[in-house]
Formats: sequence, structure tokens, C-alpha cells
Amino acid sequence: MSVKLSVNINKFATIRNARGGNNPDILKVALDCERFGAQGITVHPRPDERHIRYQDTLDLKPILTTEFNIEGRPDYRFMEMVLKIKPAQCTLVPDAPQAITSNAGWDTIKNKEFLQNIIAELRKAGIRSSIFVDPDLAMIEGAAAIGTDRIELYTEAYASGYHKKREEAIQPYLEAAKLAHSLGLGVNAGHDLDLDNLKYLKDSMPELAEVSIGHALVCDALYLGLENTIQQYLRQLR
Ligand SMILES: CC(=O)[C@@H](O)[C@H](O)COP(=O)(O)O
Ligand SMILES: NCC(=O)COP(=O)(O)O
Repeated sequence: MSVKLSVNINKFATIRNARGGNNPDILKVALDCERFGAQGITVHPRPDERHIRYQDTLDLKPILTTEFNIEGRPDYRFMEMVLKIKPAQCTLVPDAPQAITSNAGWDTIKNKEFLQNIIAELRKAGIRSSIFVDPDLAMIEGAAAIGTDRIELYTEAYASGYHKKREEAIQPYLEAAKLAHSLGLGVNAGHDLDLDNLKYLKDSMPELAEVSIGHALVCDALYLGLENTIQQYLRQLR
């Protein structure tokens, strides 16, 4: 079974914002990603709107034809936006507002009640929920107890260990994915995935449903072009 590729377009918005105009037009970028084969579009608006703006999420929803995945910390403003837009999926990430990028998964035990309430709101609105977690078995059990539909495995440790000893780097992820699957959870993965480390993850983890990839894909597109880059990522996922 092929794993779905959701392209995270944050970094295109970073370039747009550098000049204050609308180049590149991220609505066009998102549609082109879909046209080139992406099966989903991911955005991760941050409170300072350094890349994706809240308005972008509103503008994207009516034009996308693939799954829209909105990631972020579920503060009041974020939840208000998500419940209005009703994307296919909302991925809850515990980042502090000033975080440079995502740097940890949820403590699903300490935050059980908070996350349960948020997920209940998402479910009521018909939005699939996903919780960003480290490959820690206790956190996976906590995620299942909360009632989320899916988890997203935070793959930074896998990506940074891949070139040292990939068999070791992937081991906790394989155990986490197996447990999640056995508890009825769907399994997504993301963060620092690239053309080197993606295929091994995909081939080793039969439970994997979707990856969201942004930073490396945008960097590759500078050299290879966006269409060619997306095709290359899709090839790794077949
Ligand atoms: C949750 C996750 O791993 C990604 O969404 C990542 O945080 C992208 O965010 P930035 O583009 O702000 O780094
Ligand atoms: N959820 C992960 C994501 O959307 C993209 O992360 P990255 O590829 O920019 O590290």
C-alpha cells in the first residue's frame, strides 16, 4: 500500500513574506503541488505568522481538492480557525509560541484532559485528529486513551540517526507504530524526512499511512524543480 504524501508549504510562505508581496503565490503553489501528485497539503501556522498566515488557511480551504492538514498548538485562536475551516485533519503539536520549529511530541499523560477536550471538539466538527508524539510507548498508550484518530510520529531523532546507524534509529519508531496500530490508531510521521531517509522508513513501517514533508522538499525543489521533486518523493513512497 502506498503512503500518502502531504506537502507542507510553510517554507514557500517564508519566501513570500520576505518581501511583503505575493511572490510566490502560495495558493498557486498548493494547487501545483496537488497537480504534481501530492495527496495532501499541510500548513503549520505559528502565532507570529512568520510563514503561513491565518488568512492563508482560510484562502486555501475552498480551493484544495486533496486532504488539508492543519498543524499547530491548540490555543484559542488556532482552535477558532480550525473549527471554522474544518480541514480533513488537524494535527495537534505542543510547540511553545516562540519555538523555531517543532522540537518534541506531547506528554499525552500530563495533558490528557486538555487533549481529550480538544479532540472531542474536533470530532464534533467532523475533523480527523492526530497528535504529534515521540516514539515513546507510554505516550502512544496515552494517545490511545485520549481517543485521537491518529498519531504523528516526530521523526527528528530518526532523521538525525539515519546516517549513523539507521537500524538503531528506526527501532523505537517501529515499536511505536506497531503499538499504535494495535490500539486502533492511524500512524502518520513527519519532521526532517527527506529523499535519503524516506524510503527506509516507508519500507520498514507497514502501519505508516501518511507523511508530511516541508523543509527538505522545498530545498530539493530549488535544485530539481517542484514537479520533479514531488515525483521523486512519491517514488520513495510506492
Ligand atoms: C510538526 C512538524 O514537525 C512540522 O510541522 C514542523 O514543525 C514544521 O514547522 P516549521 O515549518 O515552522 O518548521
Ligand atoms: N509534520 C511535519 C511537517 O509538516 C513537515 O516537517 P518538515 O519536513 O518541514 O521538517
